[in-house]
Amino acid sequence: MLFHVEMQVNIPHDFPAEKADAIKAAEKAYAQDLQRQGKWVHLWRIAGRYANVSIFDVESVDELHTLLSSLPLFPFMDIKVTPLARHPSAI
Ligand SMILES: O=C(O)C[C@H]1C=CC(=O)O1
Repeated sequence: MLFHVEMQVNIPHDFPAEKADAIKAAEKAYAQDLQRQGKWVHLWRIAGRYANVSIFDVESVDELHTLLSSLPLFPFMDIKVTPLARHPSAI
């Protein structure tokens, strides 16, 4: 199952920089592991925002929720999920 996921990151300005850097490093390792597994198939920065557009390929909505809620940055994210169906004109 394919999902379009938009993640907006909102780290409070008064959050300690060292803690933020550690969370971002953990997030990068987690994201790259999921990409190597083929579950996080696209990851694009939205220009001008601390946000991304991603495509996930997972077995179920429950699996997607587990992956997203395990993101180290999850407590600082607003996430919008859109399920994708095959377009009839796609080749
Ligand atoms: O930077 C982001 O968009 C947030 C998050 C998603 C992957 C990653 O490494 O960080």
